[in-house]
Amino acid sequence: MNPVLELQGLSKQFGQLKVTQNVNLSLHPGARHALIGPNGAGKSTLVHQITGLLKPSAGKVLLGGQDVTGLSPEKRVKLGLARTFQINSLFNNLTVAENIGLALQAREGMDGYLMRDITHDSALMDEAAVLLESLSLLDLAHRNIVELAYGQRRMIEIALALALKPRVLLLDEPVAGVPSTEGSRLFDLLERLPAEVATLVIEHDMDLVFRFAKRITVLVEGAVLVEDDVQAVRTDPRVRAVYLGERHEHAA
Ligand SMILES: Nc1ncnc2c1ncn2[C@@H]1O[C@H](COP(=O)(O)OP(=O)(O)OP(=O)(O)O)[C@@H](O)[C@H]1O
Repeated sequence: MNPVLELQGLSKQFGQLKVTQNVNLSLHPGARHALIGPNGAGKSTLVHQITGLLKPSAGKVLLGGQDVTGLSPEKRVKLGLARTFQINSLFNNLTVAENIGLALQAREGMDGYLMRDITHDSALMDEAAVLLESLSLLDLAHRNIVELAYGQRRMIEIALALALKPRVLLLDEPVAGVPSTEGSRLFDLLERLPAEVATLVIEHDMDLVFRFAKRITVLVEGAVLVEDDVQAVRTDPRVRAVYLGERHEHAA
């Protein structure tokens, strides 16, 4: 099976500062991959190069085998790369279902229609309901965004990204700032993501990382320190030393 997202030697420098260094990463359909690393390791800079917000100094980004390194973020979205929307991209005074309907409509390239057209488009609204149900979010469908708790909004952002029918989903700190009382529902949602979508999560919360990911890439000072399955990363003394702040007992 070919990778759906491939980073080849991705490097980014700001002046003399090497922020990502020769990063290689492959995600296959259905991947559940986490990118972790201490503060300042270069995770956000790497993600910006994947989404197209930042141009790499060297290296390539391939989506479905196609070199997209020179393409705009919008073109990458059209080719199947979605990331969680920021909260301010939600329409606060519309319902959850209407927000999803708008995202579905945008995917079809029909943006520009008026809102009343969306609510009257029963096929679109049915599709929104099916998506929400698949994520166990149907109970929120008719709530206005303003009425939602913070963790619920974060879940709707993920649903919005999925409305674009991505092949690759980037989740940037999905539980950051979410109170622990709301955390378990968000964890459940992550377990209900479509099986075939390759997902890369950037997260500091190790509970989520260890529960969600099958593989983990550890980035330190912009370079990949280790990429392996969860168990191997959890017990890797180099990771414990640099990331978890523990001493590397066998260090020379
Ligand atoms: N536009 C820029 N110009 C100069 N330096 C930058 C720029 N963007 C990021 N950096 C530097 O690159 C390094 C990596 O930053 P980045 O935000 O990618 O790390 P991170 O792993 O996402 O950190 P965190 O976990 O704290 O969000 C930092 O030292 C940062 O100061």
